[in-house]
Amino acid sequence: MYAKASPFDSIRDLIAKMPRASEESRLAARARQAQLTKPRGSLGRLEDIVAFLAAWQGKPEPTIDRPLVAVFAGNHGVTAKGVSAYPASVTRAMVENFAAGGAAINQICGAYGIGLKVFDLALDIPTRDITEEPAMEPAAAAATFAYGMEAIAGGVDLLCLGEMGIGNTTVAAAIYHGLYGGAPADWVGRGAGVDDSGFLRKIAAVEAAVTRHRAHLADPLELMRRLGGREIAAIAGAILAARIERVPVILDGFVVCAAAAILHALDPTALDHCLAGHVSAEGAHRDVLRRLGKEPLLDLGLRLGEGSGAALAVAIAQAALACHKGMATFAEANVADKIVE
Ligand SMILES: Cc1cc2ncn([C@H]3O[C@H](COP(=O)(O)O)[C@@H](O)[C@H]3O)c2cc1C
Ligand SMILES: O=C(O)c1cccnc1
Repeated sequence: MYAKASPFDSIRDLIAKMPRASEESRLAARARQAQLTKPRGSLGRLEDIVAFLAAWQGKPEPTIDRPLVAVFAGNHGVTAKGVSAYPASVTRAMVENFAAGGAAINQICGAYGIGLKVFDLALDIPTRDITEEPAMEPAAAAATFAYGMEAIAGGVDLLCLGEMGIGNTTVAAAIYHGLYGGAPADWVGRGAGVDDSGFLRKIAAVEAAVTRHRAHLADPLELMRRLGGREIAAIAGAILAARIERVPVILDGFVVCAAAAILHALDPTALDHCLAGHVSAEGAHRDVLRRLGKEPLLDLGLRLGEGSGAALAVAIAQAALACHKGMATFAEANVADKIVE
């Protein structure tokens, strides 16, 4: 099918070789849960989270010693179509704000002891306007994907993905429309708060982009390089790198899930090592999560991005793990276990 060598071949090779979860570690975590001083299953999804972490880290006693939020920032040519309430210059300004510690994500990471790394992706050179041209050349898209794989360099045991890029809710909507069909308006929300006329321009841009590239959207990686942005490609790379190194991932909102959706379209098992941190208030996110087979941990009305919803979910995972590690067993506490007839 892909007779000619393509810059995406190595990505496809990695996907074909993705490791699976350790069922042994999952079962060991479940066995301990059954002995802890609580009614069976009473910690609900907290128990599922620990079993998930155990399975993917491949250890019955998983850790969250080095959680990280990786924020990828990119600029988008489609902003020329008036699709955002804010100018593209805000992307760089926010990257500087992240460095100075002034953004929402800095405070959430600080509150929970999560590391934060920001990767800016050639902000002075926006990707091309997707309504007119492919966003990126194939080789550049593959290189950006590979760069995203650096997110886990240096040791991370729980990876949260975030993004910053004025215009990127338009790009994400185009990706969803390209992948899932429907009407352009089904995928478009207000993003950072665009007004009514901007909202109509956004729908028109999503429609124009998918119409222009329609003949080339069957391959998800080709779709990514035509309709995507650099932060989308890099986030997809980071998710795949985490899979290869067996690092569990927490996805963020509408934009991060567009990168996840590319991998999911390539292989429906590619997100098995990912949790959905939250459901964003950006309208279509709930439908996207359903398509990805993910139940969000939080529903807080967030519509920010930056990895904020993913980072908030780390607190839940930390508490889940504290219960798993710190609780006494029935035997230790001399509490009578369930009576089995
Ligand atoms: C000050 C500010 C901080 C942000 N932090 C995240 N976003 C979010 O809003 C942008 C997407 O919305 P749109 O597609 O409507 O431009 C992205 O940068 C996203 O991360 C922000 C947006 C702004 C304005
Ligand atoms: O959910 C998101 O990712 C989101 C929503 C609005 C603006 N930027 C990002």
